[in-house]
Amino acid sequence: MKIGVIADDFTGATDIAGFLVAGGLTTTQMIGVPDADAQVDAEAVVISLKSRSNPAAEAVADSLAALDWLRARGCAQIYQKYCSTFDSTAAGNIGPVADALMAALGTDITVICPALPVNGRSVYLGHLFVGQDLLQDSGMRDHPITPMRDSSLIRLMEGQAQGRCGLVDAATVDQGPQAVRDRIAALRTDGVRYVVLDAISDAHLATLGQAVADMALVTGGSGLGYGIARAVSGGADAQAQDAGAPLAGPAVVISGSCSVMTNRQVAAYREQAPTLDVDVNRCLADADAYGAKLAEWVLAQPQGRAPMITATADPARLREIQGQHGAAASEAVERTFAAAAARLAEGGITRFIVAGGETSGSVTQALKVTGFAIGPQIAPGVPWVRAVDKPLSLALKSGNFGAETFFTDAQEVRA
Ligand SMILES: Nc1ncnc2c1ncn2[C@@H]1O[C@H](COP(=O)(O)OP(=O)(O)O)[C@@H](O)[C@H]1O
Ligand SMILES: O=C(O)[C@@H](O)C(=O)COP(=O)(O)O
Repeated sequence: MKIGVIADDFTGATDIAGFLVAGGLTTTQMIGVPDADAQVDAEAVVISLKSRSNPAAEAVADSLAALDWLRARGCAQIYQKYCSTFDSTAAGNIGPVADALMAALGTDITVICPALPVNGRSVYLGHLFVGQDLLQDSGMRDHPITPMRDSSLIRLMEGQAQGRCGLVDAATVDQGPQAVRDRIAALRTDGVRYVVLDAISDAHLATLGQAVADMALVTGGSGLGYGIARAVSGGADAQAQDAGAPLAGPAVVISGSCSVMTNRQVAAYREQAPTLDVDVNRCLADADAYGAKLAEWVLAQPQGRAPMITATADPARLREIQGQHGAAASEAVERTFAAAAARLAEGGITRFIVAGGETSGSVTQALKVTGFAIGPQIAPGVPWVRAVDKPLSLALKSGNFGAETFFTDAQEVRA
């Protein structure tokens, strides 16, 4: 196996899996750490964890278990996948996980590269931008679980991890892969452990992919994954994606993301399809019973556009809810969607279109899927995926990905 990815959430995992396929590597996505005897025949394996917002010790333990599984299969490179907006808790999970993976792999240097220019995430002089805004001025300021209020990757990393962080700037990346390798080597000699990589274009990602393809451990978003896949596959054409193509059959939209883009997507879609707004108080009162009620409503809707159940809230509404109930509200919403999803699968829904990383994790776990074949991309970073062991197709949309028409776009991709 050429690349083993340890992804800290489910949308992030499908995101990088889609880009590895597009970069020419056969790829399988696994849900959680597979059993010791699980057989996978692919050049890249992506293990989906739900560790982004867990206490750091749990995130470390889950990531090390994933590492053991991948190393037992002779994986040449380990890829720690986190969000292109560097989502992490105040105490930080990205740093502690990177440190634990470095120790286990016996390496003293890694790279930090969340950039994904095709979706507006660029890194310049070590600062992360979302579109034209610094991360700290973007909608990520108001994320329900991991609000991001600093844009300096160097400061964020040094705050979370065990050593010094350096930079390969865009001017160096422009000089090509060898210049990048030389700069990383010089920083290492100076005792730097983590090297932020500037990238503001796909050309930068291609250079960086070539430069770091031989490192034991790399960390980043899906953009660097694409660059590495292109480098190690020799730029082969993307594999056929038939195994992951969406099934036919009834669909549902489940939206639990409160991102700026998801708010727009939900507003657009509610004009076109039956929509039910989730009542957070009822989630808190009895998530299982309320989830079953939501599923009943979905199953009672006429054929046509997929019905939508949504908890998506704008920042003002979210502040109000969190002021009243704290973090319990988000967990209750996730449990409600999980209960609804299990009931919907029993009721014959075959296609689940889910918005939100944590939300996608809860829904996928409730559907008890063990792995996915990767299908065609609906939008950059959001492929359809098909369960390997059940007749279910899922589109797991990262909070801020996709066009305003994403929910209809997904339904228009044909099997
Ligand atoms: N109305 C709401 N009130 C409180 N929490 C909510 C509400 N709607 C969604 N959430 C929670 O917000 C979190 C959104 O995170 P996530 O699903 O990862 O979305 P994103 O991909 O945008 O980060 C989830 O835990 C979800 O349950
Ligand atoms: O890198 C990204 O932006 C995504 O792959 C990702 O991790 C998204 O997380 P959510 O926005 O929480 O869905």
